[in-house]
Amino acid sequence: MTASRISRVVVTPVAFTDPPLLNVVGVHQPFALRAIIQIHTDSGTVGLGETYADEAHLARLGTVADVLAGLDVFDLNGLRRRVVDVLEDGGGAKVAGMLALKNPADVVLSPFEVALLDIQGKELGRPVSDLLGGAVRDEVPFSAYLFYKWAGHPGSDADAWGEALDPDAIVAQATRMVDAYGFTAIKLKGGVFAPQQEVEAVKALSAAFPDHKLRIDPNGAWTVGTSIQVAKELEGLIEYLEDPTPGIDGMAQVARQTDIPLATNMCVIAFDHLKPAVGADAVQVVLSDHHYWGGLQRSRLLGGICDTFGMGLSMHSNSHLGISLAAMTHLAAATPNLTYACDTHYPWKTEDLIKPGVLDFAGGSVQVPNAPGLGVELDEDALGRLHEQYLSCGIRGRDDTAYLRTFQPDFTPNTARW
Ligand SMILES: O=C([O-])C(=O)C[C@H](O)[C@@H](O)C(=O)[O-]
Repeated sequence: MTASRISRVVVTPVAFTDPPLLNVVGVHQPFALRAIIQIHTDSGTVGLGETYADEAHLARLGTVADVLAGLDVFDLNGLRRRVVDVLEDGGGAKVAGMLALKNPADVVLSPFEVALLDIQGKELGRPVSDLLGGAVRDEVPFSAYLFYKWAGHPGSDADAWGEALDPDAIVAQATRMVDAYGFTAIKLKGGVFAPQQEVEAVKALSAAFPDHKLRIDPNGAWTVGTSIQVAKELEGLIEYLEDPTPGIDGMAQVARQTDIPLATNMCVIAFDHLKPAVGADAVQVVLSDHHYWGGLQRSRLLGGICDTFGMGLSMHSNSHLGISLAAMTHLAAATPNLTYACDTHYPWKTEDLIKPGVLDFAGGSVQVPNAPGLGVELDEDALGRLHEQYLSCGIRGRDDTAYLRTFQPDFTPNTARW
């Protein structure tokens, strides 16, 4: 069989409606940005990938897209070589924000690798999970990802989820999520209000959902001392405490004072960070994320390293669409030691660009698609619509993690370090 080769790569930035979820840096904008990758081959197959869409990243994606023609779709090492070679100068764009800590080549590689795996699966007639070693589970459990939240973006109509600014409202949000999706694990995004209020919210969740696994993630908003205090209060109530404080040193200091496993998607976000984190015993659970760990194959490598060093493995998400959910589901299905329920923002989304009928949640899990490739089909009309929305939404300069504070009439962002 002659493998097909890349003939053309199309990168399309899109914007989709994002509700006013609150986090440590402010509020989600009315729109979240993503870039959709379509790799076309000389045999007519098209592979899909999804990634961030801040302007610097789009520039790097464009740089890579321009050098992929002719590549054998099975040559993932060749893909990496081309990405590294062409990004030697940082892709001609400044690397800023959290991305400065990540490995730029891994971040840029990821959506192209996913798209090539989609093509390989389609050409071989096998789901992507088979290309990753085979699914060890038929369905992948996800967690209910709770957020403090405004009722609606100022100036817009209230959304269906309503406001959530105190423990009772957080429990109500959890109830709605669990009823609708069947989740058996619950994560609260913290770092928004004073730590004691967030502790009360976790206690209220624990009382309302005694059989659910709970987590809280303040995105490094707390000092070491506060983190240790919070850990004392939450001992026995949560399965892990995610990024209570920034940095490997701070996490190690907290870890020495608590039996609660500490998880991170902030201080271990590239392969270079693993050695110091393991050496300091700073982290007991690493949140993988194929979008910045270099795609699905390298995320499985991360899984192997975590296994070797006795660290647990979970999965991180940002606001995302169905192509990412499909990739996350195949990866989680084929990673034996990914035993925690994965994060997903998917329930918060009201628009998508894949055709419906796959990736539905039941009992808190998503069935692993068994159609060839990722098992999702692009809705070209929806892609066009969300691209138009990108062009008109006015937030194209945003980086991948910092949400601009444009809409904040009555909410003071958490700039304090507790
Ligand atoms: O730590 C995390 O889970 C994240 O960073 C995920 C998202 O960026 C989350 O904080 C958000 O959506 O506001």
